[in-house]
Amino acid sequence: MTVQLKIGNRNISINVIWLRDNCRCTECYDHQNKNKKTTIQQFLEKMNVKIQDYIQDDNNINIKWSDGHKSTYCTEWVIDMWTGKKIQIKPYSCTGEELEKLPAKISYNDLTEKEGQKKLIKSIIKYGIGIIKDVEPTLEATEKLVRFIAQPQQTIYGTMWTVGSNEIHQDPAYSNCPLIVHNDTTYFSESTGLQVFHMLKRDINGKGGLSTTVDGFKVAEILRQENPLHFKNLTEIEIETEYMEPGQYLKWTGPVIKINHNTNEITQIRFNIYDRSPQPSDRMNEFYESYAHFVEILKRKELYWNHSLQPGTVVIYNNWRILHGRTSFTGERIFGGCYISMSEFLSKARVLQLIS
Ligand SMILES: C[N+](C)(C)CCCC[C@H](N)C(=O)O
Ligand SMILES: O=C(O)CCC(=O)C(=O)O
Repeated sequence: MTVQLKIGNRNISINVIWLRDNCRCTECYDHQNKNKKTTIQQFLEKMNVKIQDYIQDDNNINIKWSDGHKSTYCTEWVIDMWTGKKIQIKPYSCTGEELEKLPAKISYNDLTEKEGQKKLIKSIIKYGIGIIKDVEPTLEATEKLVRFIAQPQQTIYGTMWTVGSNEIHQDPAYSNCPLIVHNDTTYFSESTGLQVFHMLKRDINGKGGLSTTVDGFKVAEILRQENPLHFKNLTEIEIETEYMEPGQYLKWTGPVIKINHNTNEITQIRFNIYDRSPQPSDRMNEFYESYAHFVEILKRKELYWNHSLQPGTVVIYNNWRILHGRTSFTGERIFGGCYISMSEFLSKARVLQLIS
């Protein structure tokens, strides 16, 4: 059942139950706490409700329902909600060269102001990376900076962490071996959202230790173009990832490429070649064939931005998108940083009215 609303010279059909479900009168909606008010019974009764009388004037729609309830809606609000009109920043998928050139590079001082925060957050949403320069090379200064965006996320690795000093976890990240580009914490029920890296100490005679980065959205798009079936398989086949160390056993299952099934947009990449568990899926052949294609794309040099993390420059990656790794290295190499949860990061972006 739909009702036709007129707005300018457009006619829009709106689902009647949805309209009643979103009545904003004080009986149906708590304006202070911003949540719907209902009982199970009231909700179920709404499923059968019909429109008895309906008047649309310049700004409002007034409805009398078959159960006697009356609603008044602001027409523009109804249209915006029903058509899903949103403020958004569309991700732009980057080659290696673009990853180097396009992300915002702002100074620590800029970040203390709203405009600077907006510039950084926009860049992270659009390109998956944001860079802050002129930062004191300490963990404390790094934490202060992070708090302009959101609070650091506490995980099994700590809240603010350092890698390369005496803090040890049973993971190759804490060694000096090379790491294939990957996303972190794929074994969490919500993978950590942002990853903050700041090189604190580097032996000037040390060799290697370059940071390698690839835009996972770009890899997925190339895959979609080259073989839509491989892409589809990686959005459907659930694979298990895990992390174990004394006192910890984390596991989660999900596809390598997550898409929004309403819009087909890519929302998250969960690629970590190391942390896959042996748990087989019932579509193992299709999985390997498609995953190998994804891995083969990762051999392409034009997708890489290789850089060396420097004291004074903080790099922030969207861990749901950017794959990061490193080359092997010698000499002391201590970097600090933290994670930020995606929920909190996006909340900040909404508060700053960058997205809705
Ligand atoms: C060192 N640091 C805390 C940044 C990350 C450690 C996580 C390593 C793990 N293999 C993963 O990819 O999730
Ligand atoms: O050593 C590096 O540069 C990166 C290590 C890494 O991949 C990680 O900590 O997740």
